[in-house]
Parts: sequence; C-alpha cells; structure tokens
Amino acid sequence: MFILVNLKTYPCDPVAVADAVAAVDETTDARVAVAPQAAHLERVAETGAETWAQHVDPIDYGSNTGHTLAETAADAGAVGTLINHSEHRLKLADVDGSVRAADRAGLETVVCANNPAQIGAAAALGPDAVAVEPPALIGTGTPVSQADPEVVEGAVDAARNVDEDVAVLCGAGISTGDDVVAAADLGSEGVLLASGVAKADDPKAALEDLVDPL
Ligand SMILES: O=C[C@H](O)COP(=O)(O)O
Repeated sequence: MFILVNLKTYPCDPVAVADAVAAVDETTDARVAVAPQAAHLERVAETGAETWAQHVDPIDYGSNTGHTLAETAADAGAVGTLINHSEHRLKLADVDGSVRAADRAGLETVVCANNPAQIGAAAALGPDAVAVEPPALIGTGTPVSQADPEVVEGAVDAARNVDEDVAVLCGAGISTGDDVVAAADLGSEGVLLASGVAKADDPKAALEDLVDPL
C-alpha cells in the first residue's frame, strides 16, 4: 500500500513529520511519503522521506509569475506530485497540462477527483495514479473506505475500464490502520490522507497505527 500524507497548509512542523515518515517507512512493507507545501519541499526532502509536491502548474519555463514549475519541484527533491485536489481544482485541460508537465520533469503523478465519473476522466489523461476523495468527507475523520465503500469500488472500476495501468488510491477521513485495510479490501492500492497525521499530537504514532496491520 502507498500511504501519501498531504500536509496541506496545516500548522505542523513539516520536517518533524517528514522525519516520522522516513522512520516509519523503514519499518513497513508499505510505501510512505509526504507532500509538504512548495516552500518546504527542499527541507523535507533532505530528511530522506519520499517527498511529493502538492501541485504543479501546466506550464513550462518562462513568464509565469507565482506558478509552480514541475522542474523546480523536482530540483527541490520532489519525486511526485498531486494534481487537481478538491482544494485546488483545475479545469480538465489544466489537469492534462499538469500531468504533461510532471511527466516532463520526471515526477510521478496522482490526479485527485471527487467521484468515480471524474476518476474515469482523470485516468484517461494517463497519470500514474488517481485518488478518489469525496469532498464532504475530507477532514471529517469519517473514513471514505468505511463510510462510503461504493465510491471506492466505483473508482476502481472506472479507472480499470479506462486504463488498467492507472493505480487507484482513496482519501478523506482516513486515520487508522483499519481504514487502510478497508481501503485495500475495496481494491485501493493506497490512501491519501492529511489531518489524521498533520493534526495529530504525535504524528509518528499516527503513522505507526496506519501501517501496523499491513
Ligand atoms: O489530501 C488529503 C485529503 O484531502 C484527505 O484529507 P483528510 O485526511 O484530512 O480527510
């Protein structure tokens, strides 16, 4: 299982969480990675934790003020990027452009989408993975894998019907090892989560709980 921890703009210490990610990754067969804010990419990558960007823009080198260039994220140590999060929504053409930009820079891609229909569209753009996240469950602590299993199964089917090589993750409310096991049982190859780790009093203990049953 792939466990990708998105730090969003939560007021956590990104280096401390990254240290915990790196340490827990050593103890498990699961793959554990962290996605800090763009300004923290380099410091986080220096911990040795697998580091992802939260976003890259559909641009190339040039006159693009205030944007995130995929190559710059890669230079800072990112090995992958989220694209089209519910909290950073893109037009379909821009999702496509961001996937192309990430490919150009050698970044792995996870395109997020709200529901199975959008997952099918996202999978058609050829990312490495898609992640289904019902917006209503994000940040609630109610795990999509246990509260809305149909959406995860639907996403797995939708992606498989388009491109069997695109992995499917799920996210929203995931915070325990039981939630991760439930996601795996539904056909998900990973989970995308944030508050369960970024807002935890002890992020390392939260990560240990996530991987414990794997
Ligand atoms: O990117 C992560 C997702 O939005 C899930 O967030 P959450 O784990 O706080 O529900």
